[in-house]
Amino acid sequence: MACDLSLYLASKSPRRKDILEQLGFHPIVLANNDHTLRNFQGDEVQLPNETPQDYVERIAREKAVIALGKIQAQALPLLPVLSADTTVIADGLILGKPDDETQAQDFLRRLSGKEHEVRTAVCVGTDVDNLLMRVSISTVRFKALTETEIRSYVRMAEPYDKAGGYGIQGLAGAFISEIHGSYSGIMGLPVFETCELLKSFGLDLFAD
Ligand SMILES: Cc1cn([C@H]2C[C@H](O)[C@@H](COP(=O)(O)OP(=O)(O)OP(=O)(O)O)O2)c(=O)[nH]c1=O
Repeated sequence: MACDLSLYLASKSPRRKDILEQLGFHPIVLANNDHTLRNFQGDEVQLPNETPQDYVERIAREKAVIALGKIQAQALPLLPVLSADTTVIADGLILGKPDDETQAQDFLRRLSGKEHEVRTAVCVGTDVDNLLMRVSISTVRFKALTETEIRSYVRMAEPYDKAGGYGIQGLAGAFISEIHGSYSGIMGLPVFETCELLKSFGLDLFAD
């Protein structure tokens, strides 16, 4: 008998919901209209001496912990919670979501003509003491961008809700000559790691 593929998704990212639904899972989004989760997003700041790996794991875990608290407070039915955090790392620096056009342009100049790294941590659990984590690491190579391409790209809505200020699944795909790793991980939710984690909590896409 096929298992129930429902889970809570502690994320406002439409990409994460789409990927889960395309796979056949039934994500119940917790972040919508939730001020705690919204406010929390604003506090994504790297701690002194924190490595990008530690950072991405900490943020993904904190998102899951907040969601689990909400589930408990509202006595919602018990289902696994999934959270994730995607971080772009260029020249050892974490590039978050650009605040404005100037910063979006700066990010693209930094990425232009070089390789950078994208790390996505996925965290799944039913309890704060029962959280599992996997991190997908990819490298992305950008072609050398012209100033016209940079200015034209940042005039679009695409960069502003995305780590590093670009979306591989959108027009920025035209700037990317090569990737190593996970396309879905760069987009915000690595399919392989996600399925492995959800399977550990009984959500098996290939169950009889
Ligand atoms: C690099 C890259 C990132 N992104 C997105 C994925 C994530 O949604 C976003 C990184 O920000 P995150 O903080 O990981 O996620 P989020 O703020 O969108 O959602 P939440 O915190 O509620 O889970 O950047 C793309 O869509 N395409 C890309 O190529």
